[in-house]
Amino acid sequence: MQDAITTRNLTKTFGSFTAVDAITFHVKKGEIFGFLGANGAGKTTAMRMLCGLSFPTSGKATVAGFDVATETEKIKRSIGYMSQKFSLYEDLTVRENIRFYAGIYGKSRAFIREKTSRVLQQLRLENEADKLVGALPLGWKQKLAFSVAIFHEPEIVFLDEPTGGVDPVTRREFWNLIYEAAGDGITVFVTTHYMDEAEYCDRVSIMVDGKIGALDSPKGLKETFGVNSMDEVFLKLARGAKRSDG
Ligand SMILES: Nc1ncnc2c1ncn2[C@@H]1O[C@H](COP(=O)(O)OP(=O)(O)OP(=O)(O)O)[C@@H](O)[C@H]1O
Repeated sequence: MQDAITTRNLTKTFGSFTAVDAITFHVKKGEIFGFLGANGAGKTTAMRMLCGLSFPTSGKATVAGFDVATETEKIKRSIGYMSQKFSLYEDLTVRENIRFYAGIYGKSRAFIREKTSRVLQQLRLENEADKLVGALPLGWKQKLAFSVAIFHEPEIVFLDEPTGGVDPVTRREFWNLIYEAAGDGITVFVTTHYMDEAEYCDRVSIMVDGKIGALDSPKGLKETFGVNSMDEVFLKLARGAKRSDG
């Protein structure tokens, strides 16, 4: 089976500083892949290259079979993206936000109408459909942002710290949505600082100073490092990092 994401010595430098240093990994189709690392490790820089938002300095990567150096428009059509920083329009209603983002991907009116009611039902937001997004609690906004990011049924969705700042119960609900998306065949690439979320991933990569310090299933990582939790795996790896402030 073709991989959803492949990278080979993918590198990004800013002047003399190497933010992402020759990373090589594969993400399988349908996999939930956690992308961890301390602050400044290079996660966002790597993710931006994979989303076609920034060109690699050297090395190669493909996303949904397309080259990140030459086929960025095709990549953008094949992926969904959600980050805490790039989110919904607070001064549009729930329904208007859905319609706006679905329109960008050129979906038909019938598709948008039918899928909007399914999404509102799934999120139990039917009664809020015509309320401004700005009035919703943060956890609901994030669930809605995720549903909007996969509304056009992309092959891969990139989530950049999607659950930052919400309580554990809402995070758990958010992860139920991730599992459902993965069940529908969408590959999930997710960065997080929460180690309980790392446990929910099929495989996890941990970046240290621009390189991949470790990559395996949570179970495999715990065995390799001889510890009982992802927290301890992370601490063991991050302790050797030079860039981290945490
Ligand atoms: N445009 C840029 N110019 C110069 N340096 C940059 C640029 N973008 C990122 N960096 C540097 O590259 C390093 C990696 O940053 P990046 O944002 O990728 O880390 P991160 O792992 O996503 O961290 P965080 O968890 O804090 O978001 C940092 O030292 C950062 O200062």
